[in-house]
Amino acid sequence: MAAPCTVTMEMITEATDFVRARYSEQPEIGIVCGSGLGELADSVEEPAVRIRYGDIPHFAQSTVHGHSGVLVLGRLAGRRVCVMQGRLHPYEGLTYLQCSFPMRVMAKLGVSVVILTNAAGSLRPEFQPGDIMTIRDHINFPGFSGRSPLQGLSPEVFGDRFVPMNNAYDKKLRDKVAAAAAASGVSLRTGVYAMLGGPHFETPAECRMLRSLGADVVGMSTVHETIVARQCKVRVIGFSIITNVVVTDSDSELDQTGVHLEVLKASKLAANRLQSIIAHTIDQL
Ligand SMILES: O=P(O)(O)O[C@@H]1C[C@H](O)[C@@H](CO)O1
Ligand SMILES: Nc1nc2[nH]cnc2c(=O)[nH]1
Repeated sequence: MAAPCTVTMEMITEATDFVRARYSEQPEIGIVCGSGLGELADSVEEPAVRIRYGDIPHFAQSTVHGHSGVLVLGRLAGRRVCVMQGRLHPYEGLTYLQCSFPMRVMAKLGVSVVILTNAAGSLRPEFQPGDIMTIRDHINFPGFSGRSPLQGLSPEVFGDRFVPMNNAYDKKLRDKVAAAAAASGVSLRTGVYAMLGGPHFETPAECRMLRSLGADVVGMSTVHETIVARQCKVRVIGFSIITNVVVTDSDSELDQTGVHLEVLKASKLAANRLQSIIAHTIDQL
């Protein structure tokens, strides 16, 4: 099927109705599982409904190892949640509109807070694999070249065209996350996430540049979801799992061919701690 070149409210309604027909309760909180973090969805309590993205009208199916592509609805820490077990990335050949379509459906289902998680490379030597970071802010590199998940959408139908991006990662929610981490005894970093298009990793020169521009970690996702969530007035919490430390030496001959497998392994190691922070956070929302 050819990629749709736009998103309409009818498409969102069709997808939302499809999900509602299988899960009649209204989810309050959305969760997007990043690379290797899909098991967060396995802790959704009964009665959990699982729907393959490919079965939902207008959803693209995820194609990345470590992203199963299943929407899971049920309860987590006593609250009704809608969990994306795996996300959609622009580098899969999908448009920004397709990648952020599930976020619009979550908003229409009634989600008011979304927890976005991702795997990211560390640009700071002190941020080590296995560390968990709350996203304080982001740098949207694809946005600098004129790409936005809001492009071409009519403001009459979708709401604000000029969506503010200050406080995109809600400060009050970040404070709750910090308290939740303290309550669960998990240490937490905080920092700035830079999104690049991928799927190739960064050169050492690019990593040095990103660091000098104020980014703490680098990844290939999340930002388009945040932008759409904010247009839909959904509040955002962002977590990066540090899965690798980037190479900054242009003379390094380190073999990085297996990095994605390293990424999946490191994410899985942090999944239980992240789950504990998320459960404590949800409890306070
Ligand atoms: O979906 P996320 O951002 O967690 O996935 C990251 C970026 C690439 O998809 C992949 C690289 O290993 O992990
Ligand atoms: N772009 C990018 N994405 C990642 N995801 C996990 N690690 C990395 C990384 O080093 N760079």
